[in-house]
Parts: sequence; structure tokens; C-alpha cells
Amino acid sequence: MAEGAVHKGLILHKTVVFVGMMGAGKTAVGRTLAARLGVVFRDSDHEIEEAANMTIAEIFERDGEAFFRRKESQVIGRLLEGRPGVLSTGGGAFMAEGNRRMITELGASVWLNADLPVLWDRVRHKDTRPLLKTPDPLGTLTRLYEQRVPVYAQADLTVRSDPGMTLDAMARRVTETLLAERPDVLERRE
Ligand SMILES: Nc1ncnc2c1ncn2[C@@H]1O[C@H](COP(=O)(O)OP(=O)(O)OP(=O)(O)O)[C@@H](O)[C@H]1O
Ligand SMILES: O=C(O)C1=C[C@@H](O)[C@@H](O)[C@H](O)C1
Ligand SMILES: [Mg+2]
Repeated sequence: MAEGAVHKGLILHKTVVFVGMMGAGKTAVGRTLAARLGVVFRDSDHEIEEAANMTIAEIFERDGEAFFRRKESQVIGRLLEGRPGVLSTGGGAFMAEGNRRMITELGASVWLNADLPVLWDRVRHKDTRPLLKTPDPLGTLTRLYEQRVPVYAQADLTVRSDPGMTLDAMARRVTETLLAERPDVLERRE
């Protein structure tokens, strides 16, 4: 088993990969969990934006979604090669079979599962998500949610993001779930 550094009595052996809908909290919870575990935090959307020096909305507009999806697969493959950490993916990343295979082989996937009203409440005031730039963004979010839930459910673990839970409480819930169910990923070690 790979040896990571012990941080506050916890040792991470494999990268934890957050998957789930936009607004589920992959980025926000991922960053909080990485700080808690004392490991590196990576975010595929952020890496793509940095490399292109453009926002995701601009990339979609200029180069199209297919181009973005190719970049996303490349970036996820590269980020999974680093030392164990936390990787937050974009909402559509887990839909591609090749990405699911890479993530399952090299990391441990965690589906952050939030109900549609919670997701809508978190994304409705932002215009940074190009897929929601439609005449009926709630209808679009609902369709995406229904299509994607059966695929997210293939993740190694599911953690619910309930309304009212703080980011710290979410990171604690993920930590406890990993310790209980995946000691090959996260272990307690003094
Ligand atoms: N448990 C939570 N408590 C409070 N706010 C939250 C929680 N989870 C997420 N948020 C807030 O909801 C918004 C959306 O979260 P975030 O950007 O992390 O979602 P995401 O899953 O990374 O979405 P995307 O797929 O678009 O990258 C952010 O403003 C974030 O701070
Ligand atoms: O749900 C999706 O398909 C997306 C979610 C975001 O994280 C970005 O990756 C992009 O806006 C596409
Ligand atoms: Mg994100």
C-alpha cells in the first residue's frame, strides 16, 4: 500500500475523487477535506481554466463542449498521477466511461449527493455554468440530474450533502465514511 504522510493521526493512501452535480459542493467540500487531511487539493475545472487562461464559460463558447471534455479527461489523468490528495472533478466528468475507469483504478470516488432543490438554490444566482445558460435553467438542471444520478451511483462511496450542513460537517462526514468503509483509502494511525 502507498505510504502518505500521517496528519493528525490520519493517513491517506489513495486520492479521494469527488463526483456529482454542479452545486453539490465538490470544490468547496474538497478543499475543506484536503485541509483537514493535510494533503494537496486539486480541482479539474480550475486546472483547465488556469492552463487555458480562460473561464470554462469562455472555453465552451470558443472551442465547444467536446473540446472541454477532451481537456477534462487529460487533466484528470494527470492529476490522478500525483501523490494521494483530494481531487474535485467537474459535474460532467464522471459521465465518460474512460474517466470512470481512470478514477476507479487510481483513486476512490465519492459521490456528493444533494437533492435538486439544494443544488438549484446553490447554482441559480451564478452564471458561471455554461450548461445552464438555457431559457429554462431549472428544467435543464432537472434533466441533467435525472440522467446523471444512475451514473454517479456507480461511485465507490456516496455521501449525502444535506441542507444546513456546513463545509466542516461535510468534510467530517466524508472522513468518517472513508474510515469506516474504505480503510484501504484512509486509515487512523498514531
Ligand atoms: N455544505 C455546504 N454548505 C454551505 N455552502 C455550500 C455547501 N456545499 C456547497 N456550498 C456552496 O455552494 C456553492 C457551489 O458549491 P461548489 O462550487 O463547491 O460546487 P461544485 O460541486 O464544485 O460545482 P461544479 O460542478 O459546478 O464545479 C458554493 O458557493 C459553495 O460554497
Ligand atoms: O455539470 C457539468 O457538466 C459541468 C460542471 C462544471 O463543474 C464544469 O465542469 C462545466 O460547467 C460542466
Ligand atoms: Mg467545482
